[in-house]
Amino acid sequence: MGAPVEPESVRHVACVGAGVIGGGWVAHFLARGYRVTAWDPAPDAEQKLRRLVDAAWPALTELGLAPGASRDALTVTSTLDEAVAGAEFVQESAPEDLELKQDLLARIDAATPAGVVVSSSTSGYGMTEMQQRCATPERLVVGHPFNPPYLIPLVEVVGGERTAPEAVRWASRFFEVAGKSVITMDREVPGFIANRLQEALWREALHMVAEGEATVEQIDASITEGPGLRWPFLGPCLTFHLAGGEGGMAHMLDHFGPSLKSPWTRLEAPELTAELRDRMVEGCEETADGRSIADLVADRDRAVIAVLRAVREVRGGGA
Ligand SMILES: NC(=O)C1=CN([C@@H]2O[C@H](COP(=O)(O)OP(=O)(O)OC[C@H]3O[C@@H](n4cnc5c(N)ncnc54)[C@H](O)[C@@H]3O)[C@@H](O)[C@H]2O)C=CC1
Ligand SMILES: C[N+](C)(C)CC(=O)CC(=O)[O-]
Repeated sequence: MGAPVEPESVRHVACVGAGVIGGGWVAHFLARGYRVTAWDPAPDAEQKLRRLVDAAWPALTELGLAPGASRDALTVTSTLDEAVAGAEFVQESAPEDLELKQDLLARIDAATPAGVVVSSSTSGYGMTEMQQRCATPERLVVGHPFNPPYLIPLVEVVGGERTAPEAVRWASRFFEVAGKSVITMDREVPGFIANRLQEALWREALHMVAEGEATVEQIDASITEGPGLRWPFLGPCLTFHLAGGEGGMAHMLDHFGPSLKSPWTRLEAPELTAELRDRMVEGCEETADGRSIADLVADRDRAVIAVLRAVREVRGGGA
């Protein structure tokens, strides 16, 4: 890998793919004071992107913009080459399609100097499979964000078999400098960490809907009114450490471990039939209760900001 600029010196970031996640990254980097170039082949991409950034800006302003941060620092280009020209970091957020990502990463790789770290937002592919067509695969990493990237701090960073360890270190440091909370993984794991956990929950949600055991509304309320309230402060492990009372995790496992064998061994993938798909879609529409996607995004952003403030206050970091 060539010599990248120091993560602290990055001023210009390129975002390739500007949908839900690419657009969220653009909003985040703009709010952090970077100059951002973005490219997306969809004919209406620029309008959609600017709408997304405008919708996110009030939340970002409330959280505090970096000095000099401005929406005017965004340039939407008409070619990939223009977008990555001069960029000191590239974040790819194209659709979750392996062929497409292999081809696109190879094009980004060919269009950028070897010292520029290129990160993919993939939510599940390993970098080893995605970097196969790249001439300089050593600077490619996964930087897996969470929706919306402009509010949810976590990024999971991991390389592939042909990624240089210094590219993983560089990307982790860069994301920290750019205001993210980073988990650096030293090996590729399917689903990384958070999606591996979310997938287990999601699989069971679909099972229950398919079997008519619970409605979409009940599933969502079971988390928002229940365990979800503990998770901003305690992860699932410390949550259950407390479930063991004074005996902590040791008592919890000795007490509940044997009874967990059955749920752990009966869980399988549900079949995503057309009927299940329709039931999920209808259930979400019912649960949304007339609120549009834009209404839900605004409600979510307000709620996430309140939760972030509460977490910082409890942890002593100030609001
Ligand atoms: N939606 C989510 O909650 C999350 C998604 N991700 C990952 O982010 C990536 C993007 O997903 P979304 O933003 O949800 O999808 P999306 O469908 O909202 O956006 C994808 C964008 O890529 C553009 N695109 C299509 N072909 C392209 C190409 N060849 N080169 C560049 N751009 C192209 C599309 O026009 C579209 O604007 C995926 O890898 C996904 O797994 C990661 C975390 C969360
Ligand atoms: C739906 N998703 C699997 C693409 C979600 C993610 O990857 C992370 C998130 O935002 O929860």
